[in-house]
Amino acid sequence: MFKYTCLNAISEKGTSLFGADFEKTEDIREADAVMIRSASMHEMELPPMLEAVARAGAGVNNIPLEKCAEQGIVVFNTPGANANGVKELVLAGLLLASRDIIGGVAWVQGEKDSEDLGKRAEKEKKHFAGCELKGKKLGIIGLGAIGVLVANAAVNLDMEVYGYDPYISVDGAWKLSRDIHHIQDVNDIYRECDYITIHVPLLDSTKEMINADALNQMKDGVVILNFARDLLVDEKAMIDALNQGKVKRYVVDFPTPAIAKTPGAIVIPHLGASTQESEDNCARMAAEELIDYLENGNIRHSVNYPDCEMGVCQEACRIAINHRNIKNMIGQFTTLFGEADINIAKMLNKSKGNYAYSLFDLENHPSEAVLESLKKIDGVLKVRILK
Ligand SMILES: NC(=O)c1ccc[n+]([C@@H]2O[C@H](COP(=O)([O-])OP(=O)(O)OC[C@H]3O[C@@H](n4cnc5c(N)ncnc54)[C@H](O)[C@@H]3O)[C@@H](O)[C@H]2O)c1
Ligand SMILES: O=C(O)[C@H](O)COP(=O)(O)O
Repeated sequence: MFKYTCLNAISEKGTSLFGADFEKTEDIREADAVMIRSASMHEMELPPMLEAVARAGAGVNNIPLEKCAEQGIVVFNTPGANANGVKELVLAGLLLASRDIIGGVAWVQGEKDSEDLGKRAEKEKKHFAGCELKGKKLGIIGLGAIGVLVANAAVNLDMEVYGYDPYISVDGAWKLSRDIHHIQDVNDIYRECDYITIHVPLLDSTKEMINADALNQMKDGVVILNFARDLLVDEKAMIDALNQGKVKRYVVDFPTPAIAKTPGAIVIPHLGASTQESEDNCARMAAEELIDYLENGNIRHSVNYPDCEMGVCQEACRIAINHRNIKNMIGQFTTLFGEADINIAKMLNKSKGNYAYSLFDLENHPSEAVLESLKKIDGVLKVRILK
């Protein structure tokens, strides 16, 4: 029996996939697995029996990835599962920044009791006029699951699209429309574009990438959209740029009191992935990842351990070992099995950065003593016996 806990509300489309071998608990201390959206785990103590965390979403900056890896806790996310939801809100953001829809709607509400509302609207509408997206230059920083969808949709809106992503995946490159200009220097995006949208993860290397230097290079009256993370933008520099009119509109999905008070900012309460479809997709993918990891030891879509899949075990048992990516680990594991007269039917070892993962399908069950010896090997972080 496995136990899981949810640190945020998770769609039932995902939690209903947990079968009879799974039970929900409200107490993280007895959970084998955690499902989470944006709640922060940074200040949390990680219980020793926790095996896995699944982020039903893309961004994992709310989870201490290294600390989890050190405890042999595999962290998953759900790549692409909410990308369409975000893309659609980015398109709404482009339109809200270009036409004063928000101002116009607010004016109508303020005048809703006027008998001659229709006539007055015809006179006042000039105050809410805007511009069209067609022919404007859109720069996209980050061409992953969301950036590619936004890029292709913007081409279909007849925008001239410039894309920058030095680490684009082969899959991402295949999906990208050939009409997108491939930009090699992000400064070209800053200098050339009328609209700039960022779709990169929050990392040490991307923190405050939109800072005063970047803003100074941009065209006067540029529109910036941030549906990725607040800390990608230096908020003080952005507020100055909005106050000076350098930035016409800043559409941001991450509210703070300072930005919400600044004229020109269009601030949304983190709604990018808040659609029924995205919530269902993320929950389903997250649950499937956890079930396959807990039952079979397979890792798919991990952000702190290597992906490593060996299907369902057909032998006596499977041993899953989370360990450091250092020399001679496999040698020590196989020697132990050999000395215990256990034949290995199948094995797989993969590494990612400082961490590695090994799966062994064994023809006989190892004794408790063998399992204890495995755990004592220097560099081993977790050992599980499955089936
Ligand atoms: N507003 C929301 O509700 C919402 C929803 C989903 C994701 N997000 C945020 O959006 C981010 C992107 O999501 P995604 O699903 O497209 O992720 P993704 O991993 O598919 O794509 C990220 C892309 O950024 C690129 N990248 C990394 N560093 C870069 C850099 N310095 N310059 C240019 N490109 C760089 C990567 O190569 C990758 O292609 C997430 O990390 C998350 O923070 C927000
Ligand atoms: O990174 C993500 O997937 C988004 O920011 C969505 O976050 P949420 O699941 O809390 O809506």
